[in-house]
Amino acid sequence: MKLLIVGGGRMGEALLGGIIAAGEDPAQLAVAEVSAARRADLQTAHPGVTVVETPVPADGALLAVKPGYVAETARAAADVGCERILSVAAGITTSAIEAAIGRPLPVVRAMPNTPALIGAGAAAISPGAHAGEEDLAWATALLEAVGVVVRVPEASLDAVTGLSGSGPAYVFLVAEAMADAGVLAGLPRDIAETLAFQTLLGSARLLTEGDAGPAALKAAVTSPGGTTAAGLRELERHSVRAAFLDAVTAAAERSRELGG
Ligand SMILES: NC(=O)C1=CN([C@@H]2O[C@H](COP(=O)(O)OP(=O)(O)OC[C@H]3O[C@@H](n4cnc5c(N)ncnc54)[C@H](O)[C@@H]3O)[C@@H](O)[C@H]2O)C=CC1
Ligand SMILES: O=C(O)[C@@H]1CCC=N1
Repeated sequence: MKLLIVGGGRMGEALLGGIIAAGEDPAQLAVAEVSAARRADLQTAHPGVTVVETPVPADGALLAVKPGYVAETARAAADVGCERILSVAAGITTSAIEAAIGRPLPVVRAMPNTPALIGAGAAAISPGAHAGEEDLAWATALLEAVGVVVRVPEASLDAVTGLSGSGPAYVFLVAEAMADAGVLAGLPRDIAETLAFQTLLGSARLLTEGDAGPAALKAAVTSPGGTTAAGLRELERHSVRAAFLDAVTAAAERSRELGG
């Protein structure tokens, strides 16, 4: 078995689905999940994957359980012979995981996000004390199968969590709000949703595929004395920019708290 995913919840399944979609053989993948109902769902959704209640040996284990269960599941994965650990839990440090395992096993900590499900994830990784270049390359390859991966010092992972780990939820809130605004302006809901969601997708592609940054792209939409300037004035008047600064700061702070 190449990879054991411990915790088949929202993030564990997003990574599982993304890794299979990227071409990994399901027979090389196992998921350990304590909930019988979740196990049944996972088995139906991902035929060929070994779905079990408790960890089985694998080259590496990816921990996708809630932060409070990371120590016990790291120990359990190490005890059955998993040779490396990749944790995606918010806040839990590599040193806490190493202490739980109690012997020098390579540990890598990552913060991915749910767009991994469609190969459009954004993840950052940091090595623990016993993780070398090979272990980072292993974690990078796993996460690159489902999106982009950057390396950061471990102290930056709380900021990453606040920005890109939690970030999809901020964007979904914006998507909901834009569609609602279209309905308020008189559009049928299905048309408002199509236009709002495609506007987000197209804008994200301009940001990631072109050379212009957000300020230049914004300026190109904003005609002098026109409609966009009137709309942007309202967003600034409602402190949307400050709200994002506060949201990312609060989420990063919460990540720090989760780490104790
Ligand atoms: N949901 C997200 O967007 C992201 C989540 N994360 C991290 O991923 C982790 C999981 O989060 P979610 O998937 O949202 O939570 P979740 O609650 O959807 O999934 C956790 C799963 O782990 C299972 N579980 C609990 N104890 C277990 C054990 N001992 N052995 C096997 N399975 C066990 C639960 O039954 C559940 O299905 C968290 O640590 C979170 O910080 C990281 C990045 C993004
Ligand atoms: O909300 C959370 O705690 C997790 C971590 C990043 C995204 N979801």
